[in-house]
Amino acid sequence: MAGLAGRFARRWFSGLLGSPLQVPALGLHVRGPAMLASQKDFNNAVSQVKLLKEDPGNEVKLKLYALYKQATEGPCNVPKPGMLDFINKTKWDAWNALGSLSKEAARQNYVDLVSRLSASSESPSPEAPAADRKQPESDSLVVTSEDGITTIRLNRPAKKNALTTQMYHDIIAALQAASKDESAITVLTGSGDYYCSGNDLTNFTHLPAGGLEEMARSAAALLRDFVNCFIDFPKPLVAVVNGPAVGISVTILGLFDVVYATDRASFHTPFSHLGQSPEGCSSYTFPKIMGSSKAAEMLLFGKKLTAQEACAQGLVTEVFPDGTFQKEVWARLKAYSKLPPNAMRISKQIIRNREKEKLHAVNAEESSVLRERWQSDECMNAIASFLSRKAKL
Ligand SMILES: CCCC/C=C/CC(=O)SCCNC(=O)CCNC(=O)[C@H](O)C(C)(C)COP(=O)(O)OP(=O)(O)OC[C@H]1O[C@@H](n2cnc3c(N)ncnc32)[C@H](O)[C@@H]1OP(=O)(O)O
Repeated sequence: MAGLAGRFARRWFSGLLGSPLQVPALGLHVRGPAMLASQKDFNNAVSQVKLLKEDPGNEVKLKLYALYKQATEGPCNVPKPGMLDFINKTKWDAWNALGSLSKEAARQNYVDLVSRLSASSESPSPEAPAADRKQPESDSLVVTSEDGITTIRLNRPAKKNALTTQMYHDIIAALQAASKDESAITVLTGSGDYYCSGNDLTNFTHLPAGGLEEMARSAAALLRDFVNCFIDFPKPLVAVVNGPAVGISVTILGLFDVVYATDRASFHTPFSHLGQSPEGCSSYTFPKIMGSSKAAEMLLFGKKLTAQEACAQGLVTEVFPDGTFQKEVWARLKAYSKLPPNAMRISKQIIRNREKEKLHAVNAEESSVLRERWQSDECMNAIASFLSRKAKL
């Protein structure tokens, strides 16, 4: 019986990776924001699927199938197969579950998923122990593993832990490694008096040969990859907010499982002041967490929250007195890290998985909007003001 079921499943899922995913060019009409994946990106991803070195598993193949159908045909509008037609019914269910997701967002999600699969099938070891971990390229990020906890520490205290382009890349690499190492919990924290002052505004001054447009394009692609890693992170992810937090370091908190803050912390998203717009999926997570009007006060008007206010609004899990913050938080995390890791992973999956497609679509849209914002006069003027020391938050 097991053999029969195995053969059945193999045939079933090889069908999923069969004809529909191998159609090379579909001549689709491309609409929507310039940032979303192009038809060419999509076609490349379709070809890339065939080159994957590892079988991604049935669940992922089903997701690829559903996204492919949504991207090429739009929302499911074919009759539901009969109860006994197991194969087609499961495929139909997966496609139908994508609801009214636009063709463009589905295409983007497909491209993102294939890119993550390709990256993970190229990574050398599925269980890289801490000692073998590739260390970050610069000292601005320190990654350690101890007592079942992998800690990613922003380490640029003289610049209030502002995030350089290299740091985004290093954090992506650190999260990818942490998702496969032996630790049970992963923590993001900062060195010095700040947690993080957000994007390093001097990132915008390193103009590549393609000028402002190219800078905005590559920053938007980096932002999307960076936020995707938080959306997909499979283990409990904890922010230990050791001081004030600004910009993207605040917005991604909605993608963490637990946020502990010192009572010295504050939470500031001054996007309008900077001629920018929300990222980190905050346009979706913040209204969900705190209600739309509180979210609007933060994201539109840049209202800065104290740690207590952020806790009252659900963005922060618990606030600790600064004097005992480190001791209390780490004692608690060490105790949590002894809990069965698989149970924690699975519970996180149940809590988060049904939101993932939505979060990826939100991330793609926010990145696309920011790509335009970064080329606007409002944004350029705000950055010039900061750099000429005329403006500070
Ligand atoms: C590719 C993905 C892109 C994702 C986009 C994300 C959007 C955001 O994150 S928006 C938020 C951007 N952040 C800011 O606007 C903060 C700017 N910084 C400040 O307003 C102030 O520095 C501060 C309020 C954070 C701290 O003020 P304080 O008086 O205590 O300290 P300073 O003397 O100003 O700072 C010390 C040192 O650090 C430099 N610095 C701090 N933050 C940043 C930053 N975000 N970018 C670049 N540099 C920063 C500051 O210039 C000082 O440097 P010097 O000592 O060399 O003068």
